[in-house]
Amino acid sequence: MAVSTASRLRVLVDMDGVLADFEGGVLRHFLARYPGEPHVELAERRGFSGRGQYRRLRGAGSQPGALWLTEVFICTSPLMKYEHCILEKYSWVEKYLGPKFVERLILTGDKTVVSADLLVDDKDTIKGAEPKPSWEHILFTCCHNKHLELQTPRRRLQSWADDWRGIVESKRRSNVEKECYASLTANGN
Ligand SMILES: O=c1ccn([C@@H]2O[C@H](COP(=O)(O)O)[C@@H](O)[C@H]2O)c(=O)[nH]1
Ligand SMILES: [Mg+2]
Repeated sequence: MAVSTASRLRVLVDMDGVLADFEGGVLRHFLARYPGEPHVELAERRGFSGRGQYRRLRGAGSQPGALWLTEVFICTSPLMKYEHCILEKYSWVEKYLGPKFVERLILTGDKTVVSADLLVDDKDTIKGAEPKPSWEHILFTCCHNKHLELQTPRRRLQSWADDWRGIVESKRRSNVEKECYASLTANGN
């Protein structure tokens, strides 16, 4: 069966805060290392940078899914201090998602230059060299962004129990509609 290219969808899935419990891990690590120190409960987290919120505090005192015709890549930004982080990210993906997903791991400091239809990411604002990224950013709800009100037409995915299939299918429909419209106008209709 011939399938139009507009039906094929590429989805980028972020890692920290989306597939991996980054915030829970940071808090557990902090409590183990600094017992009794003031800390930020997950319910109190605001803003992407946990480090920034901890700094202010001190100053004051799995399971991506895949649908037919959907390519899924994991797209993650390494820490600038990258010595351990890169190996740890690869090992995490191999351990929890398997070797096939290791081939689908994209490490980049700039997600705007990666081409895809959707990017599922917990970071509320994603900026980079490309002012108009090809993907639609779906904000994955996380403790630090759940209080943000999104401007229309921005969309959220509350968790992996939420309707991610609906988001993927609506994107596919919209791509197919755009392709039909483009071919009609190209044919002078
Ligand atoms: O408070 C924070 C939160 C995250 N980071 C680092 O940012 C990147 C984000 O990775 P994604 O996979 O794109 O979510 C990652 O390297 C985190 O360790 C941070 O430094 N401080
Ligand atoms: Mg993230």
